[in-house]
Amino acid sequence: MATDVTTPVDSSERSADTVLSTAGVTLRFGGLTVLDDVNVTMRRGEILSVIGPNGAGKTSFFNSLTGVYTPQQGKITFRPRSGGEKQLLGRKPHLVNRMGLARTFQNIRLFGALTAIENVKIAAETRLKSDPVSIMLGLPRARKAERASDEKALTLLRFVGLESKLNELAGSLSYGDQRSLEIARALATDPEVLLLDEPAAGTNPTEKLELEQLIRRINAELGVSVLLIEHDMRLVMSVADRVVVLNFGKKIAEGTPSEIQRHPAVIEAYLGSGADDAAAVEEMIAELEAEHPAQDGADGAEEDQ
Ligand SMILES: Nc1ncnc2c1ncn2[C@@H]1O[C@H](COP(=O)(O)OP(=O)(O)OP(=O)(O)O)[C@@H](O)[C@H]1O
Repeated sequence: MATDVTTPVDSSERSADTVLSTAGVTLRFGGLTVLDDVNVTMRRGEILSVIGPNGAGKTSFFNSLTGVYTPQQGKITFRPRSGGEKQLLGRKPHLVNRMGLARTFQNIRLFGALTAIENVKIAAETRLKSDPVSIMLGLPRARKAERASDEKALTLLRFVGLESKLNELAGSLSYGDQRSLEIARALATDPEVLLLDEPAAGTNPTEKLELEQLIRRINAELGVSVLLIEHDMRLVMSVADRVVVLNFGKKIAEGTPSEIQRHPAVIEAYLGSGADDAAAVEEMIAELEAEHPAQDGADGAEEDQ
């Protein structure tokens, strides 16, 4: 069973064991190998970021973890707090979510014509037990469940900083607020692992800073492990405990942010990609070199070519 995210978790409860792992995950579309023998281990309680140039396979990796895609080969293992192991490969997305993984999407998917609180309540209700007949008859059990989902949605909206916008239509919120609402909605399903797909995309500098703090709080206060796909290198390097780098569907490196920042294969992948990221990485390297001159390269980072 997933933890109730509205109840803060003592950080001492968070151990360093594995919460999620992939072994040999390979995904193909026709002749195109989108993920090639990807092995990733996520420790319970960590913030792990997945980076890589455009088209590297990051979203496909998320889609494989959450049941949207079914890789042709490999294993995806989730180890819930309650013990045991669950195999995720080939499971339907709603079952993966029920097991304890929740995600947000690169393109925000909210119910624009519903209010902020209604969006979160819908997700919260998937976790609260009340049968359809009790709801139709307005029985005490259904009323209790309704109150519980109201309270949970309110707590989560407060947590993400949208308390004053409960009754605003999701579609009328600013882009940054919609991102926060999407996160609240994902948290309402009580995940042990939260997967965030480019949460900083389209946000302004203030919203980026708020997002950074929110990710830290989700991790530290709620004890939720966070898997983060992000192109914003500053955010990744500041918030992630560890970083995994994909390029052309392969994991090319894994390590702490400081190891990854100077990893030759990572720099080459970005600079060779010709994408917008390349300029950002060049700028980041120049700034880092100005801040911390001449360290000894990428030692310690694991290469996996
Ligand atoms: N459903 C699909 N059918 C065919 N090809 C796909 C499908 N989904 C993804 N791909 C291909 O897989 C490759 C990886 O795409 P993916 O979206 O996973 O990359 P990404 O690293 O998330 O990129 P970006 O940073 O631009 O979002 C791309 O070449 C893409 O065209």
